[in-house]
Amino acid sequence: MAAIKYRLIKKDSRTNARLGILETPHGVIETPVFMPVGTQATVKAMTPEELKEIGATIILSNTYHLYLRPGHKIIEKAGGLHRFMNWDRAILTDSGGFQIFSLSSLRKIKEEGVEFRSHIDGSKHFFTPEKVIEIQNALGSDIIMSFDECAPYPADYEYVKNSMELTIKWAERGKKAHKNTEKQALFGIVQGGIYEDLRKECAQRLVEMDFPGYSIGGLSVGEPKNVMYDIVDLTTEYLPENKPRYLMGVGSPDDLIEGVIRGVDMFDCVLPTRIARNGTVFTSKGKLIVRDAPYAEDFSPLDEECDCYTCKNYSRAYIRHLFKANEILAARLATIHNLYFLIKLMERIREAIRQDRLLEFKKQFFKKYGYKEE
Ligand SMILES: CO[C@@H]1O[C@H](CNc2nc3cc4c(=O)[nH]c(N)nc4cc3[nH]2)[C@H]2OC(C)(C)O[C@@H]12
Repeated sequence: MAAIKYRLIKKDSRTNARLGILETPHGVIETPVFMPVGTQATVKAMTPEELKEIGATIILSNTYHLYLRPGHKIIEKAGGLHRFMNWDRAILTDSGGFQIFSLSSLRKIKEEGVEFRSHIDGSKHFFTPEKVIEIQNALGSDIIMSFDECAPYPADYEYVKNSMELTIKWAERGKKAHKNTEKQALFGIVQGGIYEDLRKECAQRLVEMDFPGYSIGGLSVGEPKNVMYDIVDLTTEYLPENKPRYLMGVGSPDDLIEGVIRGVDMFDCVLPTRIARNGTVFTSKGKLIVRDAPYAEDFSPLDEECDCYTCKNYSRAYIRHLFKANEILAARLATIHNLYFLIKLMERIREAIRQDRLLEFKKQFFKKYGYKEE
């Protein structure tokens, strides 16, 4: 029996949006879903109870970081990542491919694998597709990622073609090495840069390998939004309807809505938690930099329309004070709000798909938030 089961509940009548249910060994997930990022076995500033309170059903963690610190062997001895971090709902781990390229220095890419230096202490390491699967098997995450190369943007056709070929080879090797298939679902990651033929070929060859789900990688790496949207559109065309699609590293409210419209089911991004710690929050009328002077005597909530713990109990003036005083509670209250905002947005998107009014919802949300229609 497979580790996860995806059921397509309803297709939107005018877009590629889908309403789905994803059953995992650690609970049921309604899709489309936003996954809070907990890179080092914690969603920064949040306790697991607070994450459940705001409705998180699945969170991300990271092979590269946990391998370097505290080490996957320690987490295995603790009984796996769920036990170690006291999170009994679903966990998806990224494979480290992207982190090696975005965080570590001195990288040598060979067919065998990638040599890199730790961004923590400069020590040398060597990741292969087999090693990365072994680490994720030790962590025990419910959904694990293949080892891939996220080509930089921009990158020329030849580079992206070779990189995509390597990603395909590594996907095959990882699939062979993955032993725990009934408890951990391994996703293939589609690469191919901004090149339509490479995206199509990569998707088709991964689909031939029959993964339980597919990630769209190589995006949210600095390309223009409309380029990202076009690549998502063309890639989902070659992915099976009855399997989940996960757009890695996305995103902001507009990107989430545009991604759902183009057939994406799962999203993750550091944005909500990262900008929260810097004093920027999402509101129904756009982003608000609560640490700014105008809010010094503004006793209204961050967002009048929000019913999260932060908005029910604290004012902009108080939260601004916390940021100015560099108080830890500032990051906590802003993070609770930002994650709740995106998780609630996904709930409203799912409701709009149910009622076949997703495009109307998008129009309404964009107008109020201050986005320009694409
Ligand atoms: C807006 O947040 C910034 O943008 C990055 C998110 N964008 C992103 N694109 C990704 C692509 C891949 C991929 O191709 N493969 C694998 N395995 N994982 C991936 C993870 C990815 N995340 C965040 O990463 C940094 C920290 C650089 O800034 C954040």
